[in-house]
Amino acid sequence: MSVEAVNQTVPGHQVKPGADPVPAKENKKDMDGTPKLTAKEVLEEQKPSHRRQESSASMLDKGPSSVCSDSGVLDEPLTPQGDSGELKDIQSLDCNGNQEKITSQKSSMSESFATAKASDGTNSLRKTSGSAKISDRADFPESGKSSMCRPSASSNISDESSCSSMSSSTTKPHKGSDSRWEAIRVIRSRDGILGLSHFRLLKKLGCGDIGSVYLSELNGTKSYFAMKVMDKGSLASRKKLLRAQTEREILQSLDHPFLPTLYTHFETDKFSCLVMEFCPGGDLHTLRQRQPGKYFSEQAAKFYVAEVLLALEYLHMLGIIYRDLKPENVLVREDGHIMLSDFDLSLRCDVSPTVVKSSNPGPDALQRNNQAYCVQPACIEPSCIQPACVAPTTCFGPRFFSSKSKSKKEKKAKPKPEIVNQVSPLPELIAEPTDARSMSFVGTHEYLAPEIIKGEGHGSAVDWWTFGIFLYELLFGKTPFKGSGNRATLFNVVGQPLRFPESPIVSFSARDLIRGLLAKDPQHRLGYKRGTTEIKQHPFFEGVNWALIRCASPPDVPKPVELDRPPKPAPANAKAAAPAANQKGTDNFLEFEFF
Ligand SMILES: Nc1ncnc2c1ncn2[C@@H]1O[C@H](COP(=O)(O)OP(=O)(O)OP(=O)(O)O)[C@@H](O)[C@H]1O
Repeated sequence: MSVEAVNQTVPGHQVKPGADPVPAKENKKDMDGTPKLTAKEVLEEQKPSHRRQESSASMLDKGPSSVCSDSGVLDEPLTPQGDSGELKDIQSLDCNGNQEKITSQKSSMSESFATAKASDGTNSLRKTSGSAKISDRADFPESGKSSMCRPSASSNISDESSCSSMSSSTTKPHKGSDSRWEAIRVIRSRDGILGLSHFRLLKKLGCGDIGSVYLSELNGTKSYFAMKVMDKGSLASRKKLLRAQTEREILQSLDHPFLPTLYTHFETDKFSCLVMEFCPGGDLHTLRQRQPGKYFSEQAAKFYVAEVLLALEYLHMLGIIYRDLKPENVLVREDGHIMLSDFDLSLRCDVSPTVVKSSNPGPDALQRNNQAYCVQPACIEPSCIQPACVAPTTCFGPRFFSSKSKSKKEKKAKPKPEIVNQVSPLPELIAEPTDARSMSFVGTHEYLAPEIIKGEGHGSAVDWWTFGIFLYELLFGKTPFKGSGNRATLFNVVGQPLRFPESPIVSFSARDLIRGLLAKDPQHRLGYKRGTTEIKQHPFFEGVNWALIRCASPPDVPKPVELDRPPKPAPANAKAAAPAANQKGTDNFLEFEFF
């Protein structure tokens, strides 16, 4: 299928929602005002993808608008006759092509922010915003192109030099009952190898910076996968081979319920293909947009962030700093549980998980181990979040330390030593890669940690910062430091204090957790020293059964998708109604009508 063929058969290649402004194509709008481009136009312009629906203003200070291509629905499933014959088809459908993630090199950015003081945001802004370097940097011009959908940024500086190599594992002990393994094994034993020709590409699910992802069926098996197809030539010319390799190696090493399963990987002359688990529920960004008020209830947010926390804990144990947490990268599985995706910006480093057991617990240990936190009115006072509590430490002390809630008589009745004896310290697993250091500029503007922006070098604490922004966005429907453009956002991150909107009303424990995570100084950030262990003990997570959360009922279970329905010819007018690949309207699965 050629580009022209795609243009003919996929009508109204819709710009993904939130693509404003689209100066070059403003005149092309659908009835609902959605700008439209043909796939050919998109391919010609080679603009990056985006998924932000709510952005009404450009997230860029300058640079071309961002578009993604088509509806993603393939009229006829692509059934490769052979790898070489398939290449042209995939290439012409690939909306990514030579797209760039917005990128930046570290030096100028850090120089610009070296003059900015986190404690004095307004002044810093004034001081630096006029500098030529800042304006050079703010658009992250690795390619001179920028995307508007909170794309991830990265520098070309390799993190890999100081990092350990990761052994790849081909067995996933926890996925033994998954029939897709067996389907792959059968084909392999029959044909010897597994390649592109064994798959039918049904639908484009989306495109990222280094490749496009297709819903695919392993021919005749009714086993469905998400296949990420990366053009090796394009990766090489854009110096992204290392990133693709990093992602592949990380995926190969994972075996966790909230992380992707990589079933197989193969190469053709032109393409590198990753065959992963397909998540039919879309991403959390899209799901959030569908919530009343565009934010999640606290219960739902708690569920999602708890699962993400477990995924991050596992990654940190493996010495992987994720660095690109955002709702767009959290996919929803068939059963409503989450899958953290997209590892091309991750940093690998050495880690030595350690079990820490204190024989003589001091007050710190008691505080950590005692789950009976004080949530008495005394601690819910607004004064509690004033200066003393702006520090990342939680306002919640164990009940043991709360004298206000007890009468003098009670206090006398329970002398301190007795209480100390009641609290036996549990061993704690500390799996935080605390020594990791990177100077790269990677992430997504609204999610970038201050230390990355300032170019001070960063470690695993950046994941706790992004975790705080993530929780904030799920609860409030927006990120805390978003400015009118990328540059303003970066300055807000560094210099503006954290503020909470008056509505929706969010519990004190949630806000306290966010405050702890969004400490600008990484050393004061919750999770800095003891990682997940520290965060899990926060009262916000009280009642979460960490070990069994994978069995808990998710807040939202996607409607079942009938993937094995044979393709049926779509009437011309019906095709025009097919939603865009990433648009995911109220009923995602209408799209599958068109297979
Ligand atoms: N396993 C999957 N199941 C369903 N959809 C997926 C899956 N993996 C990716 N996608 C979809 O494909 C899109 C592209 O994914 P990909 O990981 O290539 O890029 P991305 O998330 O946009 O990241 P980036 O540009 O930061 O690398 C995603 O936005 C997502 O909607």
